[in-house]
Amino acid sequence: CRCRLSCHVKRHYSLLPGKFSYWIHWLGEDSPINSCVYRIRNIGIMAHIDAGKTTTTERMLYYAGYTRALGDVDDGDTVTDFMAQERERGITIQSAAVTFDWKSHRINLIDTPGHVDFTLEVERALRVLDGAVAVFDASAGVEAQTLTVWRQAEKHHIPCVCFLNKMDKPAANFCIESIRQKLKANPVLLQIPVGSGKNFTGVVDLLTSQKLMWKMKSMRDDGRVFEVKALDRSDDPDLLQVVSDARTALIEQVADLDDEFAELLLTDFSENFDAIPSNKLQEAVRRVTLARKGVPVLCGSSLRNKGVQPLLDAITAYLPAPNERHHDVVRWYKDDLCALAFKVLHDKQRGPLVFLRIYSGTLKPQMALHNINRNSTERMSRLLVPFADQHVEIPSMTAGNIALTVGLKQTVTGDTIVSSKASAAAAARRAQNDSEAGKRSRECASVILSGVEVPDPVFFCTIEPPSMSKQADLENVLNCLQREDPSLKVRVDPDSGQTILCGMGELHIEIIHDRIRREHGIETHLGPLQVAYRETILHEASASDTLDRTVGERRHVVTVELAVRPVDVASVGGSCELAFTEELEGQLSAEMKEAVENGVHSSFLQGPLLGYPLQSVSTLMQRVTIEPGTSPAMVSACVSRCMLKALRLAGGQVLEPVMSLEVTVGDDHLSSVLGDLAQRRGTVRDIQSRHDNKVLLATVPLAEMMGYSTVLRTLTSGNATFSLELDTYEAMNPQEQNTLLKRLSGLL
Ligand SMILES: Nc1nc2c(ncn2[C@@H]2O[C@H](COP(=O)(O)OP(=O)(O)OP(=O)(O)O)[C@@H](O)[C@H]2O)c(=O)[nH]1
Repeated sequence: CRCRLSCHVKRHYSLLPGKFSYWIHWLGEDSPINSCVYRIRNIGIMAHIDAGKTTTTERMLYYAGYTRALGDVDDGDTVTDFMAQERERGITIQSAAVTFDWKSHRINLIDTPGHVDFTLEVERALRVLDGAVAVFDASAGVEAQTLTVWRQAEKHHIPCVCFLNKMDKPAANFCIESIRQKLKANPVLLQIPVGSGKNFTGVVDLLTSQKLMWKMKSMRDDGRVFEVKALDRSDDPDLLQVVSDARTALIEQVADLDDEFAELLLTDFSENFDAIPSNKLQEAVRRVTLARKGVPVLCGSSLRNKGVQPLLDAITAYLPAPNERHHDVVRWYKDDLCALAFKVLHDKQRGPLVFLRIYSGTLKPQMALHNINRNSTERMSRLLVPFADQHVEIPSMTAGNIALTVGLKQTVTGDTIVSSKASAAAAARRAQNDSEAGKRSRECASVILSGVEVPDPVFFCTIEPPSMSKQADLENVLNCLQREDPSLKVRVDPDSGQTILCGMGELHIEIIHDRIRREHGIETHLGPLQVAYRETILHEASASDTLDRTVGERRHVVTVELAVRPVDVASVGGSCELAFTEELEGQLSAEMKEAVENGVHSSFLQGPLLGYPLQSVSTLMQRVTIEPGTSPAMVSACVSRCMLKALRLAGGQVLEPVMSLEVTVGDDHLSSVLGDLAQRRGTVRDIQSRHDNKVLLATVPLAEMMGYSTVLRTLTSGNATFSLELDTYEAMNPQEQNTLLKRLSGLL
């Protein structure tokens, strides 16, 4: 290791009385908190629900020596699923960052949730990670959520390693084809399983031709010790043949993908490809993985404690170090601090805890930090290394690491943190001086790391405190929860004054409700769950309006003429547009133009039919005449009133969210699931076979999906799983729209 380790600490298991931090012991070279950057791996684990991410993480922590006993999801005692609801439900809700060391590498690992309601958690994690492990249930192959997270990883150009878990299941199969076809990835097979189902006992490493065998002596065997032995003639001839073929295929595949390896093969090993040293093959696989030309594939069974150590080796061998990833913005900061806040948690004693990914510079406790997004400076008190729900206090942290900070009260997820306003300005200057960057982006946005895109919530409901005296407490709690979870939106209904919770799904809102009760001790009442509809218009329409009002001594007079028309969703991606005639553009002062824009945009937020946000509407401002002395607020008010007139004339259309649904169900229950779906206005797109199961792909309006998990469980005696994801917004037919309008206005 060439770089100097700035500090070494070790967690001691006795807690300081009255304080949260652990005693810190300065040690020698063996426990680096600030590893040199090329030994760091910032890794996420992603997969479909129940593929075994949490079980795999637990095994990793155990083999790395960070836990002394194996946690079990089914017993609810895992390290990473530490929230009460996670332990009870056996699912991962919040991604927990875990830091541990493996063979002198520092691994910062984020265990991410598989349920689609928490997709944003995955997105947040991916934004700050350098590599990912995709865990598959080998008996199910590529499932819906894997596809979603895979696409997310592609978006962030994240190199991946695949782990085919659950090889001990009778139906387990080596789903390489499914990875190739469904994920459109190029699997690079690095291992061959030895035995299958119950008889799965180990793997053959194709790089070294070594057999790694877990000879479990009892059910309690933790798999820490396994036998490594070169394959020889005494081995099963069928296995020898399979390994030989697979190794040749691997060498050929890697040579196709990596020119350097191909050249080496053709020059030094042209006589015998097989004699290529395993380290040369490994280096080539690494280059292929980093270039995202191929994905290494390994297999094992986390629950049965087989195959996890080679997966850890693969993480260090093939996934990139932070300095091997290109982050455009970071170079403007040189050695100054630049970090991204990617998660906020609220701790009752310590206040907000902010997870930061450090891209450049060094972070130290008590530092004043500048938040570019909020244009504010605040002081951080402590600096910690996250170890699930336990944290180790440290004196400094360098680029490439993930840190947990205490004391940042204004920072929210997605903010860029730097050392001072001056360093942000220096970075902006450097960005501007660079001619190429100048072309790309001339504003200070170029020195801000991009955060995560927050999808629009599809469900909402009212939330009420038990009494008015608790309203302020509830508002405070909701503020904290929103900082933690940007996919949760809270607003106040302007008509009723009620507080509205908007979320990504039924489970999301249920969990929020539960957390308010458990973690903050407020018993709230939730109104019925409602669907977040949208509105659009059917025809073109024009309107004009004049506002003439005297307030006190002052007379405000404004006249507005405008036109609205529906636009093709494809051309504007569903958003609304505003344009001014050329003549008007020249006439309006900047202040009055802003007033007009405010008036139009507030109308876009509340459609004329039911008050839902508008989509795919274009507005053209044709005339605005303003008498001297008229205030901008009056201009906005007149524009909004005129917009409402025009929108009403243009005929309203309600758009409903339509979800894509994937149900995996046994043959015997397929017909009842199909029958139920027909009653929910569902459209079946495809029915595929997956082993003994059928996979039903359909689209269905979200409004019909309330309580679906309970109904599906009853229909199939618990033998089905489903995932639901927003597909599009579609126009309702006139009859359904009328029924909805009547229901929502209380006439039904
Ligand atoms: N047979 C078998 N079962 C496994 C294996 N790994 C995990 N499981 C079981 O699969 C179920 C789901 O495991 P988890 O580790 O919670 O999966 P997860 O992907 O973290 O699930 P979420 O957090 O809910 O997304 C549990 O009942 C595990 O015991 C395996 O290798 N073999």
